[in-house]
Amino acid sequence: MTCRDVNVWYGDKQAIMNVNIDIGKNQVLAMIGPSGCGKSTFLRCLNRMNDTIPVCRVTGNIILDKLNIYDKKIDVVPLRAQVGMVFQKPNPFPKSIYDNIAYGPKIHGLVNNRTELDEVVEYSLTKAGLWDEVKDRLDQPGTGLSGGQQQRLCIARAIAVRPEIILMDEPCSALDPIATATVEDLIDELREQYTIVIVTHNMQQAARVSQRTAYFHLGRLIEVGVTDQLFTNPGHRLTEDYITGRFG
Ligand SMILES: Nc1ncnc2c1ncn2[C@@H]1O[C@H](COP(=O)(O)OP(=O)(O)OP(=O)(O)O)[C@@H](O)[C@H]1O
Repeated sequence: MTCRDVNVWYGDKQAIMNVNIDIGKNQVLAMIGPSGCGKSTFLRCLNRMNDTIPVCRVTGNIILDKLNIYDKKIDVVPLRAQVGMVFQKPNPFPKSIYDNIAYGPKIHGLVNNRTELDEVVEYSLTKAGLWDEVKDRLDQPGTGLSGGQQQRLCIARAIAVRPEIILMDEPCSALDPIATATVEDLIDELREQYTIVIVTHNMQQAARVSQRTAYFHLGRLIEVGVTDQLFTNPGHRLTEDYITGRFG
């Protein structure tokens, strides 16, 4: 995915200024920066989630598979399957565990019969590291799972519609340390097959899960680079101040 000259406004207030970034396949890109710097706003540009906010206006080009996702011809429904999203707070549908996963493949027409649907459900839950924990209670409500299990259910739900990219907006902030570690391990495994962009407040988490890190400050992308390098030898004073705790 290639982002060029991306600007975002909420009404007349500009929240993202001229961001250019390339997001490589099969890697985890972490986006860090002080509160209000625009991380979530930028993340939401990547699958046009900002379209749902009436005052929000996005300009620039975001190219995925040679197409600008902001082109008038683009249908956002399949786009949001191709570029899936996992939110801060786990948000399973008020449906069974099975139906949480089955819903997407059904509405996107990805399966032809019940056997195929069963296969997608098992595949997605297995990929999300949840199958063994839920296989005997697929008919029970998704909302009855623990917070960490619910978040993995939401990741499985994203996987079920065959995404290329999975966006995660502080996916562990509502989880305890053990559930967080499970989700972090999962992110590392998912990278083999998917591209992941994660917004996190937690610099240790960025260092643990990502190969590249982007530092945002007041709506600008200050620098993006190899995670180890950015944390040990940042290229910009603003990044250094933030990661050493002098700012933010
Ligand atoms: N729906 C909205 N309407 C108006 N302004 C908004 C809206 N969402 C975000 N903003 C503003 O855009 C700027 C960037 O916010 P954003 O939530 O993207 O930052 P962030 O880096 O993700 O912050 P945090 O780490 O606190 O979640 C902030 O000034 C915020 O107040």
